[in-house]
Amino acid sequence: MASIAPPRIGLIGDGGISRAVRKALGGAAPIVGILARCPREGLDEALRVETVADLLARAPDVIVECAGHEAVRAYGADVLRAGLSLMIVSTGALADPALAETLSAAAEEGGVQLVLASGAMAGIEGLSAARLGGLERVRYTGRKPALAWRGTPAEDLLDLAALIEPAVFFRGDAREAALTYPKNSNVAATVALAGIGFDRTEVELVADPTIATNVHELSFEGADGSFEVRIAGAPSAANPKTSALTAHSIVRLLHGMAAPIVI
Ligand SMILES: NC(=O)C1=CN([C@@H]2O[C@H](COP(=O)(O)OP(=O)(O)OC[C@H]3O[C@@H](n4cnc5c(N)ncnc54)[C@H](OP(=O)(O)O)[C@@H]3O)[C@@H](O)[C@H]2O)C=CC1
Ligand SMILES: O=C([O-])CC(=O)C(=O)O
Repeated sequence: MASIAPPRIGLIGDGGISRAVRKALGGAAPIVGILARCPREGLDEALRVETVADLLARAPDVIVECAGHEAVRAYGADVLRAGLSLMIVSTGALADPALAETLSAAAEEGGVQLVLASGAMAGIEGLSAARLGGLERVRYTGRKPALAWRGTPAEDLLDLAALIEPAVFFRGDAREAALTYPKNSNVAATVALAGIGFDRTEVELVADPTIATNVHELSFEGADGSFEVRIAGAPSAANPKTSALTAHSIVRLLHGMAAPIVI
């Protein structure tokens, strides 16, 4: 009986998400190359490439970005123009309208799609379906343990180590959130892209010393009803700023490329 061959995968980045993707795939689909800028402990040099051209030369069927906004900017259009589908987790990169336009044009030129993973959030499919009915309001709150905000501009606003209760340090739209907190507001961007856009999506970011998980709260209302989604995502072992679900959202998409039934 004929079956669909698993996709040959090219990865961009060798950090926490990339490694968790490889672990969860467990050999179910071949990884043909990994773009990483320098040799890295635990990364097979035979798999490592340093340029996007070298990654494309390994003839993948799909390329997956797990590296950050700058990687989407640096490599995204080249991948798409070459006729390869690109899955990204760093969706906040699209908060830059010029980059979003370039990537969209590159995808059309290459005859392929830029696929945005649902990442650390649940309910994105409901939001994007409800958009068709008409949405009036979309709100998102990203709540992480206080110290997960270290290394971000939140450090200039709060004494993170001294917090004893939750502190809202950002209120604004999803565009500003995504551009100011590029490693922590991709969910805000994904919500914006699935719903009513970067400028109308209301975002709050909270440093919360009372929690040990990454809590994402989404509420939206419109013609199809009113919806509330709250998840407490386990942090990934490799990078506590990132929820474990993010890598699995990519693996779900990759499995879907070869599964006889897709959900
Ligand atoms: N959609 C979502 O829900 C989420 C999205 N994300 C996105 O995923 C990204 C990665 O997260 P995570 O894996 O936890 O982060 P890590 O810091 O663990 O890993 C990032 C890796 O990407 C590499 N990298 C960065 N820039 C480039 C580049 N230009 N070319 C090649 N490699 C590069 C880094 O390499 P080096 O050591 O050389 O810097 C590092 O190995 C985040 O920055 C964020 O944008 C994260 C969480 C949730
Ligand atoms: O992993 C998470 O919990 C969310 C995150 O970092 C992001 O939205 O960029």
